[in-house]
Amino acid sequence: MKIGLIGRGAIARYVEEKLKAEGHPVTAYLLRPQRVDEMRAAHCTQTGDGPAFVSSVADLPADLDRVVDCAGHHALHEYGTAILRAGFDLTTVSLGALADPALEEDLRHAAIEGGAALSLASGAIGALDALRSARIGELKSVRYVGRKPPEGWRGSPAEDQLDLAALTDTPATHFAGTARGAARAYPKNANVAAAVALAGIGFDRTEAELIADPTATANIHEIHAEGTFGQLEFRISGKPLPGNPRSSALAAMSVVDTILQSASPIRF
Ligand SMILES: NC(=O)C1=CN([C@@H]2O[C@H](COP(=O)(O)OP(=O)(O)OC[C@H]3O[C@@H](n4cnc5c(N)ncnc54)[C@H](OP(=O)(O)O)[C@@H]3O)[C@@H](O)[C@H]2O)C=CC1
Ligand SMILES: O=C([O-])CC(=O)C(=O)O
Repeated sequence: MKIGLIGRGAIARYVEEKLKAEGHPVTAYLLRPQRVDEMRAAHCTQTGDGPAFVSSVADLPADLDRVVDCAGHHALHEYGTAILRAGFDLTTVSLGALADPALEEDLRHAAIEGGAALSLASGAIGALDALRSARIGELKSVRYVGRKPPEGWRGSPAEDQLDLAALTDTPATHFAGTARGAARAYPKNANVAAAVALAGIGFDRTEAELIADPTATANIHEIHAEGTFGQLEFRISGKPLPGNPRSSALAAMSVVDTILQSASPIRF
């Protein structure tokens, strides 16, 4: 496979390394213009046979098998529709961006127009397969609870409500509402709420609660669901990714798995 990556942050670097080990080196990077020159200077060989570093979808090499977004909501907004319309399959971990109904609609149309597909990595949570199956019957309620150490909420609206540094022993809820509200207000922290919503009963019926917990030593995600299938309780205690305490390692692993599954003759 020839893979194009958007962004080169903590998740992207993990994905790049694992794909290389699996024999699928990243052959193109879509980056902000100011990053392109830095990367070309650092990585391009004299013979010019290194990866392509570009800042527009039009400049991506035509022979890519898949483009992978590990750069967040803004990047999916900026490049997603053009990538799909150009006929590239796209994998994203920025699921919360789909809480914007206009973007979801645009991506759907672009994929149809380009004969391409947008695949959603499961990210830092699990049990989405069970939720997807359960909604075929009737899902009555789905509740998501996200709990991270205070450091994991830096740069989010939690900082407007709480003095994160002063939290020492008592957990504090800084968001309670719908998954749509969480995903839109916390673009770097509540993609998991979006994943639960997309797999289950949608952004407006899925309840979400976000908690800064000084007693937590990991990123903890819970799902509580009920339906005609029965009852589901899921809890994961995920280690953060080196390089970004906000993002769980499993999120990066799920991106690699989604890419490898897309090329596998026997698939989940
Ligand atoms: N589904 C899930 O469970 C999870 C999803 N996520 C999502 O993944 C995103 C990335 O996470 P992570 O790697 O940890 O974050 P980082 O902050 O480490 O990296 C983000 C990268 O994206 C790049 N970037 C941002 N906007 C653009 C743009 N418009 N064009 C090109 N590059 C861009 C940044 O580049 P620059 O340095 O130039 O700013 C940076 O390289 C998060 O923002 C979040 O939305 C994260 C964790 C879990
Ligand atoms: O990585 C995590 O634990 C969850 C996260 O940031 C997100 O949902 O955006």
